[in-house]
Amino acid sequence: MKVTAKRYWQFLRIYVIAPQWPRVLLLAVLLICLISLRILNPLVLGAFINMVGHTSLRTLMNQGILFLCIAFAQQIVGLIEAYVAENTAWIATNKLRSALTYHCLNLDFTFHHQHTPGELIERIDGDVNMLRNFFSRFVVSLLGNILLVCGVLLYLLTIDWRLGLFLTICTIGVLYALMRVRNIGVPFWRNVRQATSDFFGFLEEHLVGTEELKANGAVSYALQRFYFYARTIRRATWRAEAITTVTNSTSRFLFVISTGLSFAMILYLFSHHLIDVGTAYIIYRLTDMVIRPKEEINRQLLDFQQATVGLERIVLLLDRSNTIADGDMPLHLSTAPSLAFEHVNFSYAETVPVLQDVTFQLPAGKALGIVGRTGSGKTTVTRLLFRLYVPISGTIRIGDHDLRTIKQADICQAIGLVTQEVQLFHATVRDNLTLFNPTIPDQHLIQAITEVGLGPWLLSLPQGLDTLLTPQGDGLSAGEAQLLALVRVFVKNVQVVILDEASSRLDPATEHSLDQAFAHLLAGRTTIVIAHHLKTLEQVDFVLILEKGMIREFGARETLAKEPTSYFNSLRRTGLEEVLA
Ligand SMILES: Nc1ncnc2c1ncn2[C@@H]1O[C@H](COP(=O)(O)OP(=O)(O)OP(=O)(O)O)[C@@H](O)[C@H]1O
Repeated sequence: MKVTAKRYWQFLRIYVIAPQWPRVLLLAVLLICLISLRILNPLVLGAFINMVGHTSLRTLMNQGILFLCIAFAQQIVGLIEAYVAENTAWIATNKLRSALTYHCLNLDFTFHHQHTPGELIERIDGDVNMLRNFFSRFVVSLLGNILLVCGVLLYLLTIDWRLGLFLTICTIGVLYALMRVRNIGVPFWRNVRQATSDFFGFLEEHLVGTEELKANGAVSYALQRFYFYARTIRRATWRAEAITTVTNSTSRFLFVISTGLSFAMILYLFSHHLIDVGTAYIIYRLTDMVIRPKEEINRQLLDFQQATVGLERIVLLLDRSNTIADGDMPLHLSTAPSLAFEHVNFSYAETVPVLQDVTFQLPAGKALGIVGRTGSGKTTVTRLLFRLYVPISGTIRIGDHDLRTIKQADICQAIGLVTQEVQLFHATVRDNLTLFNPTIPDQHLIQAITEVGLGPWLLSLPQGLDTLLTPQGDGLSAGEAQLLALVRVFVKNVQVVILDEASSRLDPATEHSLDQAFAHLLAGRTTIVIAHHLKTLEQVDFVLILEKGMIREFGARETLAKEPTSYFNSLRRTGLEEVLA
């Protein structure tokens, strides 16, 4: 993908110029000062050389002090410029990082299943890092140095037109060559970025699965894969560095040739008494000053190769739109809504149907138990309700509203979900339970914690609700973590509750002690329970039995229980586990 000049400008405008224009202005002034000081310094020294023997010692000393002051000022301005440039770059890249994070968090699950978290971390951080120099110095430095080169060449033309003309031709030739080679390294650096992203994806995946890897003796296999990814990065980086070195050396070679020729010309002019020693020194320094900015332009252009790769990948990510269009209707539920699936068909991959013609209606405030073999599509039903995916055809309704028309944020606000996998965050108990919502009072939290039987656990914590938890849930059993997930739903105060194997990690005694808490949680709320025990089905109002993504049976539990030929009845007779195993 090619990033257009308009897109480069757009990024500069959004992340640097618009939000930081005073800082950018200051940076431009500092860079111009720095460039001016660089020009001034040799001029003062040249004048000093010319004065020797023709003026008083005092005037010479003043000239020397002026030279030192300029050199000192150059260092100070350089220091401030570096600070301001770094600051500008950090502010801009952090702004871009947060925009990318927000964008990724809002992308659909299909995208997240295609990209590992490690890969995304590398894209949000690593690729953005490539833009630091582009954001802070690229434009100002490039323009400043081009201006400097032009200024010096003009000045040289006034001193000696032959030398000025010669250097102008050399400079145009060198800059033309630089522009021609500036993109040669881009595909090679692109490979480095991709290899690094893959490596981070691998690393994240395997570090998260350390327990599994160790338990199954797969550590050496993981290390082999590690070496494979590390080797791929090394090879890609080696190639990119090699090509960069070749282009860099070519440019340097051109600089050396043009510098050598210029010095030969200075020697010729001086030996033929066409210039004096002071002028020869000034010309020498000015020639040097044409070379340095050209080197700086070269460095900026090489750096631009990496910025281009970073920007290409960032643009690709930002241009990836959500395949699920957000609705625009708000959803404010004061009471539990009814839920309905109308002829819903769905598949993750186009060729494999996962749900086929699923139709059922759950009245408001009632509980539905879904059963079915592994892979029959139970979890998929709940994912569609959250609109993490959208059906290929058919309609899902919450109350009277078509799910497609409702704002995603409101759907998430209206539904509470407890699954087998509980994600904890590196944050306090309070933040883990409120999910960073500061409006939920502590009293409410403590009440919910006590209700699920975690009161003694809370009392044992050294800092109560302020105690820090880790994502691994250190100090918590899997069952306790699941109870915390229940508390989250309690305090969210939702109208629809989905329990997907919510008590799978609890022992029978704890599960039994939770009956009351569950009854409280579900009272007056529309509930879907993915059931794995017959006992759970005894507590629901409706039963849905799924088989290979199709409805085998749906109806009111009491009616199905009375019907001798119903499948539900055969489940009760044979035992759910035996039939569905
Ligand atoms: N993200 C996904 N991408 C592709 N296929 C998927 C994805 N998630 C689930 N599937 C497939 O969809 C089918 C239904 O999966 P689902 O998780 O809904 O079944 P389930 O009845 O909840 O199973 P379990 O009881 O094991 O949780 C399965 O064949 C599964 O392999």
